[in-house]
Amino acid sequence: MNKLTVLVLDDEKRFTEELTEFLENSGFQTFEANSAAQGLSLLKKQSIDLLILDVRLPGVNGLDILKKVKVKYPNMEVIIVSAHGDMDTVIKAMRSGAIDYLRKPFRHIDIRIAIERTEKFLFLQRKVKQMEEKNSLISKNLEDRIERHFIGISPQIKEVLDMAMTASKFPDTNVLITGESGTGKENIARIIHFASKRKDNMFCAVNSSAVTDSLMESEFFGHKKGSFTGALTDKKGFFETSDEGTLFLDEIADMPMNLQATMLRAIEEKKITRVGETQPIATDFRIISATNHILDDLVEEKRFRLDLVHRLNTLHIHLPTLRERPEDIKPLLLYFAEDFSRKLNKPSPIIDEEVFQTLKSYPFPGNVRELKNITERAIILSKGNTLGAKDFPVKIKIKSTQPEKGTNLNLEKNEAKLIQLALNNCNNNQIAAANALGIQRMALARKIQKYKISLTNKEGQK
Ligand SMILES: Nc1ncnc2c1ncn2[C@@H]1O[C@H](COP(=O)(O)OP(=O)(O)OP(=O)(O)O)[C@@H](O)[C@H]1O
Repeated sequence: MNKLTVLVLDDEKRFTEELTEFLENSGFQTFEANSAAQGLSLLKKQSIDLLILDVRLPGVNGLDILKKVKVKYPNMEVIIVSAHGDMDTVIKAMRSGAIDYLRKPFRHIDIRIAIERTEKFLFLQRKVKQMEEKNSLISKNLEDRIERHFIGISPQIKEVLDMAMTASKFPDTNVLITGESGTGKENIARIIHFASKRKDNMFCAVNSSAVTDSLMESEFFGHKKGSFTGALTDKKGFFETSDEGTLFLDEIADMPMNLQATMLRAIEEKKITRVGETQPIATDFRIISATNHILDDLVEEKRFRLDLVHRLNTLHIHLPTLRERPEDIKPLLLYFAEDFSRKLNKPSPIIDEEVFQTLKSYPFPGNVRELKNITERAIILSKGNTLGAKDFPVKIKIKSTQPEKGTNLNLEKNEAKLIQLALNNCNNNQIAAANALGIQRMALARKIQKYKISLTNKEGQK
């Protein structure tokens, strides 16, 4: 830390001279002023860390000066000195932002101790500021990286990014993101968070279908130690963890009805009560939720509350499937190929034009996630540094040929068939089947439920 700069402002010249001399000898850089006008004009020219201010100056009240300088120079600390110190003045001085108060006459050692205390405080304050700057640089970096890495040249994707930027400018507005599995919903949620003023706080991502029913309330609302068997310590829930940040609720459609009612209240009131507590706690979160279901259909089926839908979808962003924007396949594939080659220490591949043509006519039920997975596989298995159609799974080539006349093109029916095929091939192992389909296990579980696919294998066993 540089030498501390100290200004002594007192109408007694003898006092300022004596004190500045002592402070200079103690290693500080000092300045003196004997009137308010002189002091204020010096502050304009010189950066001062600490002002030692007499509370009684001729014609002006030292407390008024204190208030004024604390507004104009908020980083400067002020020690008040006075020969007439009464309790009332001390309290007023401290309330107006003074860091210390000394009664005249004082020993030099007393002012030195007071200055050293202030110095420590200033040092810590600068450290916090440095850390804040560093933190915001890291977030900026992260933000840039995330944004740069959301690839797409189609007008639909440009519109999605535009909406995400708008959503980031309204950090208290809830956003609902819809779209098929693997279209990039979570990525968009992160982009909104990191581009908003909430970026330095938590992005708490919760998969509603992965939280078990029995623990759901405590996971979201937190609990008090001993409120149920297993509650060994006090615990914050997702709502509290997301204070001043973003709570991302993935697969919102899987939230049980009973929790939806309590969720609605928490979202409306911005207050939650931990399980086993009676006192509500205020928490300032923004909800971004995502689903690959059509919530209106679930409302009709009485599986989702209409009032909750209204709360969640103030802004709605829909992510188109990859097959609706085939022009994004090439830039995505190039990006993933480059990224995986770097990670796997392989040379950047040259990709045959025939690969793009083949993939353009493939329906990509697993969307971008599936494209990412097959690219990773191709890079791992490739021998040279050229990727051809042979490096992509055979299934894709068969699927990508033009459908024969009369082929049933109903996507849901084909998706159900494809899932059944993957399950059969993998002996009903859902992890292996999900990998083969290029989707997450939870997404597969949901689709099995949606299409009522039986998990009984050929031998009739589950
Ligand atoms: N436009 C894109 N650019 C780069 N990567 C993308 C893009 N869209 C999706 N991805 C990648 O694809 C994968 C799936 O994306 P993400 O998890 O965001 O999808 P999702 O819609 O939330 O899926 P789910 O509904 O199954 O949770 C991630 O690895 C993500 O980084």
